[in-house]
Amino acid sequence: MKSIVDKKDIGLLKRCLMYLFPYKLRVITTFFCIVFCLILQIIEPLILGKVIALLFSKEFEKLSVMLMYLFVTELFVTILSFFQSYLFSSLSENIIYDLKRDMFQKIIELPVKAFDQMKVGEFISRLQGDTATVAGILTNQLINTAIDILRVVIISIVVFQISIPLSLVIVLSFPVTFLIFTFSGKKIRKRSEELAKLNDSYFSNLQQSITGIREIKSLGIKKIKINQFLDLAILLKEKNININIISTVARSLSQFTSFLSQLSVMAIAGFLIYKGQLNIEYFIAFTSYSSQLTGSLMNITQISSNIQKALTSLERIFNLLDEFGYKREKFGDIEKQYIEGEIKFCNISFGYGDDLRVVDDLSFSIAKNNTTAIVGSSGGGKTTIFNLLLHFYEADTGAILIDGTDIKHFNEETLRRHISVVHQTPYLFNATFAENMLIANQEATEEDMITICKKIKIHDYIMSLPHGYKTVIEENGSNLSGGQKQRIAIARAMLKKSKIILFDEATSSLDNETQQMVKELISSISHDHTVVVIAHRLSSIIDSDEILVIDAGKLVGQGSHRNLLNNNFTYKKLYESELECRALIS
Ligand SMILES: Nc1ncnc2c1ncn2[C@@H]1O[C@H](COP(=O)(O)OP(=O)(O)OP(=O)(O)O)[C@@H](O)[C@H]1O
Repeated sequence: MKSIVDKKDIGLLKRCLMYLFPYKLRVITTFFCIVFCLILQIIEPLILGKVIALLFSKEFEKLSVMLMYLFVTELFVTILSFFQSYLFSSLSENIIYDLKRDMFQKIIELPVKAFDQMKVGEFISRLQGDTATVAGILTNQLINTAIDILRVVIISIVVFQISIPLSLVIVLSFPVTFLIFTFSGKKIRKRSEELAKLNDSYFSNLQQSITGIREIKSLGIKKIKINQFLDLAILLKEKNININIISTVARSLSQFTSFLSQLSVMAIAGFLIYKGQLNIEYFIAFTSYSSQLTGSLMNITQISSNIQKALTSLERIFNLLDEFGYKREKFGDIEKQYIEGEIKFCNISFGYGDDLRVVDDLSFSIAKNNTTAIVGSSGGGKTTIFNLLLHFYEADTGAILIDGTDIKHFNEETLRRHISVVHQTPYLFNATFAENMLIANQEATEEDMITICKKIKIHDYIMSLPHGYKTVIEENGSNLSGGQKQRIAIARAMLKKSKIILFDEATSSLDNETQQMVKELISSISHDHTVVVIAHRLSSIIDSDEILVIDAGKLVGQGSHRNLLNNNFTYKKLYESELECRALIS
């Protein structure tokens, strides 16, 4: 066994067996079901041998009794086999469910950084394909192997009682089969790893093609995408065929070995019957046992190649369950029902990777109940400031304080409750308008929702739809305009009733009405909220209480619009370039 699985693999298998633990009663029931079935299958050939012997001796009365026994035995075998299959499938489905539950909980808990580095397809492929493989191996393979071992032991005892030379022929074929499957198992492990990686790319490509379908059509790259998909699908097909060929060759070779041993059994049995050392009754029983025995031996040896496949999947599942080695998002235990909303960045430096500093020794304060705008050239680090404030990433140095407390020390719920964010391209769930808006605050009422929707002028539109607030929004709001999506996202943020509200202004220009609405909304809530706006159009934030000018991750200016326009070179340049753009457009 050492050559098939190493220490690490045994660790994986042990961990995997833990998933059977909650179902121990079902496992034990299945086990007894199989053992009982096994005993009957061992008795059956003896009855069959008797039936044939009675046929030849023409003892019809005894024959009918034996036939009755045979019927009852087979009936029980059928019933027990049914329960066995049912228990296997229910065990398998339960384990798949448990694995998916644990994996999804881990995916949700993964730090945002993990999603920057991993493809969506990798998650889907692990969640779908690998769980099914593992569950299949755990139930069908492991339990069946245990049973096969038991069958081999019992039948070996019985067949050695019938004839030692015949039994030796059967048993001698075992090492040959074992070698065949050990060799093929190693090859299959390597191919399975490659197949798993291909599956990741396949799911990822599929997901990107479907979610990016509008881009694909408008860019006129349908053919490129179809070719990419087909290339991957062909690689997948070939890899699967390749694995199946290895399995089939191994299976055929072992079947041939088994045939050779059966042939030898026939030859030796003929000789023994001729010599009067074996009677026909036992010969018939022996043939049946020997096929059961070789079948079981084959299954046992084959487990090695199946385990190799499962090990690949197990490794991928447990890597995910171990969070791919990413450090868990760290939160403290301070809980606050109410916050004032004062924000302070103290000497914050941060880079997404090791090499580039995106934010460099940044320090600023944002007063409570104020509107602060963050402006700067594209790629300067504005969104990163939001990401850090939301604690999606941890700063390399410095501290971010809310009401004087480092955000690291708040518990996750407190931090999420008191900060709401409206993203540049808000994500809407495939659920109703009402569900999308109320999802973040279960305590908000429908009246609250309607009041806010009226305020941000989306109520009339929603009411014009056939199912009103119960109308389902298509995946990521594909049936809504940019402005409508923005309004729903704003309503969702407002309903959360957070003290701090962050707006990442949409870069794509929204319709004038939406822009005006956002502006009015911000000014109406700013007296009792801390509002921070990332502005891509300076015209929308000239009335802000405070403007922070960010350039290449550094704070290069802070003050009111007038003050900055007169004293800050970067801001002045930004403002002038916007005026030039507007002049060009008009
Ligand atoms: N998840 C990420 N992983 C690696 N680098 C990132 C990531 N997000 C942003 N960056 C890089 O960090 C820098 C700052 O990006 P950020 O999105 O904060 O800029 P921004 O000022 O908001 O830009 P824009 O105005 O265009 O939205 C950019 O160089 C960007 O390429």
